[in-house]
Amino acid sequence: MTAATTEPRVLASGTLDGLSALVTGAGSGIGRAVTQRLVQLGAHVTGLGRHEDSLKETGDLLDGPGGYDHRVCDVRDTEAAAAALVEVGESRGLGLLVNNAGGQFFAKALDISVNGWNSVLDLNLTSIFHLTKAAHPYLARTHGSVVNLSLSGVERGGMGMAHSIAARAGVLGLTRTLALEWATDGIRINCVGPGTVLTHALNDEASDHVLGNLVHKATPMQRPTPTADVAELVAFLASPAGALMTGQLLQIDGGAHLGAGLHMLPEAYR
Ligand SMILES: CCCCCCCCCCC/C=C/C(=O)SCCNC(=O)CCNC(=O)[C@H](O)C(C)(C)COP(=O)(O)OP(=O)(O)OC[C@H]1O[C@@H](n2cnc3c(N)ncnc32)[C@H](O)[C@@H]1OP(=O)(O)O
Ligand SMILES: NC(=O)C1=CN([C@@H]2O[C@H](COP(=O)(O)OP(=O)(O)OC[C@H]3O[C@@H](n4cnc5c(N)ncnc54)[C@H](OP(=O)(O)O)[C@@H]3O)[C@@H](O)[C@H]2O)C=CC1
Repeated sequence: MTAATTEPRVLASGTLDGLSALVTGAGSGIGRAVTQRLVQLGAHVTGLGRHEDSLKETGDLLDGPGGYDHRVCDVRDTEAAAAALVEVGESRGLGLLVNNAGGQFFAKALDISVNGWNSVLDLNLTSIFHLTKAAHPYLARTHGSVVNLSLSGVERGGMGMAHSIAARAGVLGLTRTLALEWATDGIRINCVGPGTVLTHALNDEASDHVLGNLVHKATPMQRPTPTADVAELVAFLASPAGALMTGQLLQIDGGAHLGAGLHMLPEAYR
């Protein structure tokens, strides 16, 4: 197994001083880690999610010079989510939108109903389009950016994830299109594609065998992606160091997209 880096933090304190950010799905996993890192670097984050208790818990865990507040909201309710964003934009401006809320159930394409398809497309594609569009006027004022949480191997496919991969491929197309359309407004937009991240949500879905053995097999660097690594990359993209990066898919996955990522292994679904 390759050596794990224990300290992925490379950005200097104060790097994001004064940045106003909105992070969807801030109450757990990657969204919580991103929120923690942005606040450590000086940003003020508004976290969105459906459950007040987990959003509050994120707030309790924060340490750093930035600020945090939260709004309870389902991003699939596109009007409510846009209204929450506008409230943030009008009150303190907006320099970063992190579209992180997402997920799916794992099922073969033949077992996905119309309603199942629509649920996953609404969550992982449609909500992102509407929220990002609502952010445009505020991001144009700050020359801000958008980071969309995608998936390692999104350009290759994945078993049991026809709905989710289709949605995220759509987000990649949207990302590249908006990178072109909004470049002259000074707005950047990128995708980050993590490999397997051992969050509670994935632990609930996949067996101990899958997570304990197959992640290593599926990943050339033989280890999962820590949430802190994803958070540092998001912060980098939001920082002045990322000022010329737009329309990118950055896969942070130990090379999983080059080999057989976990969601490309048939044995993961047995
Ligand atoms: C099992 C093997 C696992 C191997 C894993 C390898 C993969 C590794 C790579 C992983 C990369 C990605 C990781 C992650 O994303 S981690 C986060 C994981 N957690 C989640 O994704 C949870 C998020 N899910 C949800 O929020 C909801 O499930 C969702 C929004 C997707 C749907 O919510 P909704 O409230 O709309 O759902 P309903 O219950 O109303 O159902 C809507 C329709 O969907 C059908 N459905 C639901 N579950 C299934 C299922 N398991 N199989 C088939 N169909 C399903 C449901 O029946 C409804 O349709 P109908 O009305 O027609 O019945
Ligand atoms: N874990 C992994 O291996 C990988 C994950 N990803 C993607 O990264 C993102 C984060 O994943 P991860 O942290 O693991 O997942 P989690 O399930 O831990 O986090 C998802 C967060 O999104 C929130 N959320 C879900 N649905 C909605 C909704 N409709 N409206 C508002 N908030 C919502 C959840 O909070 P609440 O339930 O309170 O609303 C939760 O806090 C997802 O898009 C995921 O698909 C990509 C690659 C790999």
